[in-house]
Amino acid sequence: MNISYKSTRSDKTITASQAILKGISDEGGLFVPTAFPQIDLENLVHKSYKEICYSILSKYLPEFSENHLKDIIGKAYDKFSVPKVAPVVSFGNRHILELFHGPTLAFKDVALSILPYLIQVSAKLQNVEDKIVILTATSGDTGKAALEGFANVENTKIIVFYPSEGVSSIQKRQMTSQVGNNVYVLGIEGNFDDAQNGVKSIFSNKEFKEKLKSEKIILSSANSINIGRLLPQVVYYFSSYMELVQKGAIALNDSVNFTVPTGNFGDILAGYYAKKMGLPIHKLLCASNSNNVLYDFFKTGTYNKNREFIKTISPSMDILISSNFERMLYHASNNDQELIVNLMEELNTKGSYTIPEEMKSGISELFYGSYSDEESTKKVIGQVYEEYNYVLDPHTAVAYKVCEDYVKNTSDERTNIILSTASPFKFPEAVYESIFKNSDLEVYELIDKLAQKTSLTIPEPIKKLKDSAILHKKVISSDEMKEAVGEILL
Ligand SMILES: Cc1ncc(COP(=O)(O)O)c(C=O)c1O
Ligand SMILES: N[C@@H](CCOP(=O)(O)O)C(=O)O
Repeated sequence: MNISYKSTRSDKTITASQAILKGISDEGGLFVPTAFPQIDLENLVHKSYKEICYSILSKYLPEFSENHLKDIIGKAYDKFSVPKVAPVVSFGNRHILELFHGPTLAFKDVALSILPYLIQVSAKLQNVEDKIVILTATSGDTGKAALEGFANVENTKIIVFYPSEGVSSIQKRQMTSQVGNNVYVLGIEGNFDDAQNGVKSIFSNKEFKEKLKSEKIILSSANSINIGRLLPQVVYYFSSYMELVQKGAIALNDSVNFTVPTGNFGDILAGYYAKKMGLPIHKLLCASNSNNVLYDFFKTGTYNKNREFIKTISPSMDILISSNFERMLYHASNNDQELIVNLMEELNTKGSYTIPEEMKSGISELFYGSYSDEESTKKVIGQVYEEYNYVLDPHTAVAYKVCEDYVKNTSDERTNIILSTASPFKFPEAVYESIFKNSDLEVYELIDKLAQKTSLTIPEPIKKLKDSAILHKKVISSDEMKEAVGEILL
């Protein structure tokens, strides 16, 4: 099966390398694979993370040679602090898939350690010699992971936009202290949705892109709107399942549930792709924080972003426009691109849309949506520490709470795997307060105290932050994003 890619909003098919380089289609749609390769589960049971990664990516990236791909995968995952890359930690009857052992301590590293190589090889395959500029919107984690991945990568520049008052103090420090001769980090006065809208509108500005092209510059994306960002995330659904098979916690072909702390809907969409490739997933539990637009959608079939944007202790999930939802709707509607164009137009103009009833019932068979408010999230962090001596970050705690509620409220006794998407050390204030109550210590003293009291080791990237110089101080209005890109590039 030779997989190609098409936009959710048009007919034209393109290759994997073209889709990865473009990031987003000209008419604003997102690229999706035209088919889902089937995976022989038995073949994966005893494979390492890197081997599983190769088995999956090679099917989606037919133009990449075996040597290229194996080399890229090797280099990407050698940067992780644990050989398993994404280990599963089990306590009680819960299984936590730890995705935060990469260089910037969030699950984004799994894909962003590999994306720069995918983009470079794609450029070679397409004979592109232009400078590649990566535009990134972030609510805290993608930005740093992308900066780390693209810093000093030849023939690229990376520009990151983050909500200047909408990320944790550690996330901000991670980004604003980034070193590299090709990196630009700009705070914006606004929230993540403003940053993401700004980036998308730059991508769809034909005139601006032509001007850049005349200067031999092309734009691409490090967000999960880029299919090259999404595909490596499919791998850990398979690897975690196989780890549980190896440990004897489940038998091969048993069905399981995954709970995914969700914002832009990229991570959970990767789970949907894993299901389509044959991984026996019964339910994907979509866990939101108080920005519970997706919970409301799963309940009613109406997606409505017209509501207050709430700043929470899980800031990376403070998102009201979940970009990847478009991909899920496309697949769930049997590839009905006209419907998608109409729904996205309604989202743009009215801020809401409603899907047809039969589509809603299809989606509800696989997805279960729920949310955790601030109080419940803090309580769960405290309880899990007390009961299991395990420290959850606030995003993972949202998922944990949703999974607990699901188990309580249904008769489903299947094994549950909870995706743990960030290290608690990225959110020390919220985590410390949830477990040990208030402290007026400054953040690095708080980190020391959190480590002492929980006997956790402070991760190296956090230790280094304290003495890092702040190199990027500029904050702009979200209306000035295109001008800022122009100033940097032209
Ligand atoms: C720590 C963390 N958890 C969860 C999410 C939500 O993931 P997604 O945007 O793929 O839904 C994010 C941001 O993407 C994140 O940074
Ligand atoms: N939570 C993300 C938001 C962007 O999501 P992405 O997966 O589309 O890059 C972040 O931390 O920036």
